[in-house]
Amino acid sequence: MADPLHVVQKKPDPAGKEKEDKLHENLALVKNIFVVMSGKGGVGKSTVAAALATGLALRGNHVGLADCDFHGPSIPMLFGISGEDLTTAGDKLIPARPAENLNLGVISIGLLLPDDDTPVIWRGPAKTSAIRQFFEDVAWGNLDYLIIDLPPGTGDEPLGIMQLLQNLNGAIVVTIPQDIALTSVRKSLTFLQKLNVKPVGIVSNMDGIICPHCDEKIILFSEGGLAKAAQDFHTEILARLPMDPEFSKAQESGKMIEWMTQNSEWKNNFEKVLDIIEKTAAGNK
Ligand SMILES: Nc1ncnc2c1ncn2[C@@H]1O[C@H](COP(=O)(O)OP(=O)(O)OP(=O)(O)O)[C@@H](O)[C@H]1O
Repeated sequence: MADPLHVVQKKPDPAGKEKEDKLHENLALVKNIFVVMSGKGGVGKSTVAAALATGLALRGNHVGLADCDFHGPSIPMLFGISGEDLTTAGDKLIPARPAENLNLGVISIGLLLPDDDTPVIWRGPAKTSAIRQFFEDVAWGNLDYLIIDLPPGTGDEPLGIMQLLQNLNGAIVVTIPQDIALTSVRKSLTFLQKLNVKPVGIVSNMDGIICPHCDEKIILFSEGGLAKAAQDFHTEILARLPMDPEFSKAQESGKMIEWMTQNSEWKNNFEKVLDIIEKTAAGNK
């Protein structure tokens, strides 16, 4: 049977070498690159990518966050930023800074659209070229971490982005703990295996909800196979993060940074993801 990822094995096009060099030159001072992916949409991938970038920056790292999710660029809303926060230096775009005292720079397709109602209707090649510009024409500079919020799924778009980037340190797979989402988790892990990218682990988001009256955890979805999927692919469940209506409110009002500085079960459980990312980065040195 034909390998659906056969494109991965294609020989490099010598004519494209110059372009590749320009891209890798621009990312030369980026020490670690991690991608955040999900098999299904709406499970909290952008939430986890934004929390990861913020948490690492709050730990004193220089961090870049590239929101490559064309169809749901929600990152600007989480930080309360808009296109007006972008500046340029020469022919390079400077990432938006959601907080002056934090070394965090953000680029999103949502910052480049004229308004929130405008959908991205570009076809594949236009999207690929826009994504290339995210890495080639943005002044990322000296970064400890570049976090990439991939489009959902395992199709052409995430594949194209991962092929552009060399030396990825690893990927985090975000899911909800529901058997219906399990197939897509296994697909994501197979996708990473084929691309030779290390699965740092699985983050189970919306994993129960804490009752505001009695503090009991209410299980929302039936889950059986997530632990087995982690075991089969030699990875682990990094964190189980509850659904929290307060978090949802914080995101809608652009308060991601404030959220990550306060105590909550979500944020406290997320610390382990930050620990493992820092450990993986240190191990890659
Ligand atoms: N743990 C949580 N508690 C409460 N709300 C959450 C939680 N995680 C995510 N959300 C909310 O769920 C919605 C979807 O989250 P998010 O945009 O991060 O998902 P996504 O997987 O990136 O979606 P897409 O496929 O559209 O890119 C958002 O409105 C977000 O605020």
